[in-house]
Amino acid sequence: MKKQGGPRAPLEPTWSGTPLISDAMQLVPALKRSSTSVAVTIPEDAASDVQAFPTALEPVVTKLLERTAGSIGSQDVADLGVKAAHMRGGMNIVFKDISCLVRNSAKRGEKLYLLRDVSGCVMAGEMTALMGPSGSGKTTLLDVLAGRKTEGHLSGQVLVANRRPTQMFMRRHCAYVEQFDTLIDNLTVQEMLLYTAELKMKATVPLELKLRRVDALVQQLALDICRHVRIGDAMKRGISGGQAKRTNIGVALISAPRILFLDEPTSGLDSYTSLEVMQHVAALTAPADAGGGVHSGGMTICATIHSPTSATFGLFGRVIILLRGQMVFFGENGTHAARYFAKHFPDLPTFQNSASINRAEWLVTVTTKADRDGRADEFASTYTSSELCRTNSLLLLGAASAAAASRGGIGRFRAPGTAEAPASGQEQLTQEDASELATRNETTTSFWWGYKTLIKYRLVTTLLDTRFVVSRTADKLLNSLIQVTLYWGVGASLRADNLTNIIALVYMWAVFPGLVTITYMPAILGERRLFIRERSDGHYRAITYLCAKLTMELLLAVPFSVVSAALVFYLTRMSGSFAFFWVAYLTTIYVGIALGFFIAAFSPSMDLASVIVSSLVSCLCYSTGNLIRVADMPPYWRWFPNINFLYYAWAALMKNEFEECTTVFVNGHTVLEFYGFVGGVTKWHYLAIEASFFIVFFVGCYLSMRFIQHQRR
Ligand SMILES: Nc1ncnc2c1ncn2[C@@H]1O[C@H](COP(=O)(O)OP(=O)(O)OP(=O)(O)O)[C@@H](O)[C@H]1O
Repeated sequence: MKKQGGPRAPLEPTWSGTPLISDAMQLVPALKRSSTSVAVTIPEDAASDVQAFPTALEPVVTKLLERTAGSIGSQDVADLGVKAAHMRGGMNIVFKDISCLVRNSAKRGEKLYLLRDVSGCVMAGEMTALMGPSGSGKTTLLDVLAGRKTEGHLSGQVLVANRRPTQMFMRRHCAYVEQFDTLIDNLTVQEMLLYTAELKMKATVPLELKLRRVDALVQQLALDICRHVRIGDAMKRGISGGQAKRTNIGVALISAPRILFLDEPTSGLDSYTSLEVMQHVAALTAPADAGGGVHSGGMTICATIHSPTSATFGLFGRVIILLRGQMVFFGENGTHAARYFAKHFPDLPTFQNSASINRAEWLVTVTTKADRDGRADEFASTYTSSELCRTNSLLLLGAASAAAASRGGIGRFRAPGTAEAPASGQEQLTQEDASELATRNETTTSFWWGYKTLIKYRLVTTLLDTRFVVSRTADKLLNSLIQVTLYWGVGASLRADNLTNIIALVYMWAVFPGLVTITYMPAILGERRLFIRERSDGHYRAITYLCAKLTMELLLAVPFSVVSAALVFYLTRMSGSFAFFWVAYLTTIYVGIALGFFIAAFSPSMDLASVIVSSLVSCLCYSTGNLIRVADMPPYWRWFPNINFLYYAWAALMKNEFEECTTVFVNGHTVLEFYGFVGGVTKWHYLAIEASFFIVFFVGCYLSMRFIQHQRR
């Protein structure tokens, strides 16, 4: 894009006929429109901001730049960028005959339908409520629509803008606010939002724009009071539950998704805050402007909700009611539902608008009672044979063909033969919509950007976390202290009767990093829910996360391993090279970290991971070749040291210690001969083989994180 400068220049009125330009005009308040001319200024310093525009706006700005000899101020560019986030249209979701069959965990050998032949739609520019008694299948349906259902056999169709979206589209362009918060406890609210903005918005969007987006969300979600407070966790209190819920919603909204799914967004919030939050969410369904013709419809929102207040319930455009996984009502909010139930079930108490019960509560009460009375099937079959269901099936046809939302169509759409026919010439998918729906890219940003962001936001806060630092360093320092005090100066004498003491010290130095492998597992297991959520939200790839986590551990290991190695090497008066003594120790720590991560990544729980790691490590320690020489092992064990990284660590350190030692040890052998370390294999060879285990465990860990589905939902 060319830089342009100079004085303001009028534009001819003809420009306003160009949709792109008119779009920009509606977005940038600073652009002055008049019936005859427009004055736009573009200072030279704004050109870089212009380049960073979201793709959708690039043509607008290019056109503006081409057509104006003036300038747009940096502030205006920022405004345009922030508002652009709201500009993307929502997309209709149509789901047909959705069934979900799972193994019944309550009865062995039986199967259970969590959803049965559920059909409906969620319209763009509208907020749809998923209601029903607890256990009726609301979350299951939400998961199916969001492409996050991992268990059971699914049948039926879910179309977004009349296409089958890729899983990557659902990750990148849809957001899901889960019932339970998954935030990073040692970040502040502002850092959490900014971190998400960095991962979800394009890397080319300047930090200033991202900050403005965070600011806007902080204001809208009333998070100003806690923006610099750490999120905290159950053990270290931070923000309140309601603030955490709002932060979670902010995280979902930061990148202005096309579709927003919310699972019980108001649980844990007081009625005032619930309404405030839901009003903000509902505002996202509004069209970006009131004019017609431009693709800028509101967001598509679907939320499960239990017992909303009257005001909160009034924000929903449509309501879906489920009973035992079957649809018993799908229609517009308002008086429709009450009329429907009164017409088909005259025995039900009629709804009386009163202070004691609102419409939402009444709906929940009658359907829950029907469920308890075993009338779920009756309600479902009544709905299936009702006029409403027939009308709805026409609505689905129309909603499917109305590919992406247009502001004109949203909320106004009616099925043919009902109140209002769909507009002729349904909106075609734009190129941007089509390519988004077909995207195969898991994330918006590159590996390097994701890696850099993870390090930037999580390294410093992690290093400032005393609990983390103590858990990573105390064991190493304590081990060094024990070795120093127990083996003080032992290496000074290479007499035959002292050699076993030195060998024991070398052995413990070699295997200790293996013994503490378990301490690294919580870094993966403790964050599993966060990792699954962030990966499902398209924040980063598994490899990015793994590399960032390893980097943090590896960086922390360096200074403490130097201190530990120096204390032990010099105070116990070891022989050989100090540099090698330290490097071999650090390498073993690194391999141990990778092993800990690997076991954690494939284990379903911490309990199982602990059992695996402790059994494996004891096996490794026994077969290192010191407690029993390799030559003395039974043949069926003798192969094991070959795949034991601790054997190579010990071998390398033994070579370092005894290479120069010619003292006769047992049966006329030198120490190295006695343990079988002869021939042309140098200490560096042993070290290189040991280091290669890092790659094996790294790859195993990556594959586990990438492919093992631990979350069952
Ligand atoms: N494998 C399974 N075996 C037996 N029952 C199951 C299985 N998986 C899920 N369920 C049941 O399916 C039902 C649907 O669960 P879901 O979480 O979708 O309900 P919900 O309407 O969202 O409930 P809530 O409002 O309490 O969150 C629940 O009753 C749940 O216990």
